[in-house]
Amino acid sequence: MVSHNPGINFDEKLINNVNLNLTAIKKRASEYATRRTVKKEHQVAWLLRAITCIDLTTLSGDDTESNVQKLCYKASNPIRADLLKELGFQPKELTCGAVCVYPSRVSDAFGALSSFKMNEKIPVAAVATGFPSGQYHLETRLREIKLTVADGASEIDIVINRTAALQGNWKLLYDELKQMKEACGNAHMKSILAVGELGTLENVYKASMVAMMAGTDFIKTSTGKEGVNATLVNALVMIRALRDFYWITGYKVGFKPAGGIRTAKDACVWLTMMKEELDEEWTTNKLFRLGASALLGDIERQVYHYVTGRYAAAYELP
Ligand SMILES: O=C[C@H](O)COP(=O)(O)O
Repeated sequence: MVSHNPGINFDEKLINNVNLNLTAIKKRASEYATRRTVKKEHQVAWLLRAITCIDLTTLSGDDTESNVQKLCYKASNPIRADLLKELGFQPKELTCGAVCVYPSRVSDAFGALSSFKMNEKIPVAAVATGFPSGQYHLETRLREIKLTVADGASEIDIVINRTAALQGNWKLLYDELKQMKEACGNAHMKSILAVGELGTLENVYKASMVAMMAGTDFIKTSTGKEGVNATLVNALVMIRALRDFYWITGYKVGFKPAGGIRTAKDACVWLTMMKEELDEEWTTNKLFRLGASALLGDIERQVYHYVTGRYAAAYELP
């Protein structure tokens, strides 16, 4: 991951007078959604890139040490070994960007990755600060970050205070995020905006900008638990904020769409959007992650098809 965004002082001017052309944003989003995807080797190249950007996630109430171990194994070996060999990769050369779990499963994830000797290559990301609602005392939320970092997480996906955003209390949001960033220490902070609960696209822009001012290293669309999660329209607004923040400060902050991303085609659409709206660096896992629990299976199926010329039966890609 890139070096930390040090953030800047709260500057209300950066969130006053936000002008968003909704018609143009919707048109652009629908162009990305309906565009013909790349094919054959170009598609496989994008899909392998997408794998390296996946934060392979499990966020369930019934998560156990054993399913977290399986998740970590899959993140270390995302594609069947024979397929990988056909594509010219060594075993373990291609891995997911991170694994993402609840705080109480971080030590299981760190332990599993260590036992596979992958703990230096694959970071453990943890959701924190009262995920998914964030409706907890600030003291509790900050303590949770510290405990999670102590257990071995090097990326912390915090949830923002949606109440503050909806009430237009942007300075409160900034102050909380500053404290969260400090609590993260050397861990990178990803700020989940929960765009489906922010009410307006203007709020999506403002929340993105405030999080970046406070020093977040990534802005992330959603927890995956809201009614509306990673949509292209919301993403275009967040990307505009990323671009504006870069022009103003010179800092590149990462982007993580999450929630409902399930297909190889989705992954190609997201990567294309990053390349065209930002630049090539924003298609690498330093600045781009796909938060997904069920995307990798479809990508592996498409890679299988490319290598063998046929689709796998269910038992061939368990
Ligand atoms: O942060 C990641 C999301 O919770 C994953 O959502 P998903 O299960 O819809 O892929």
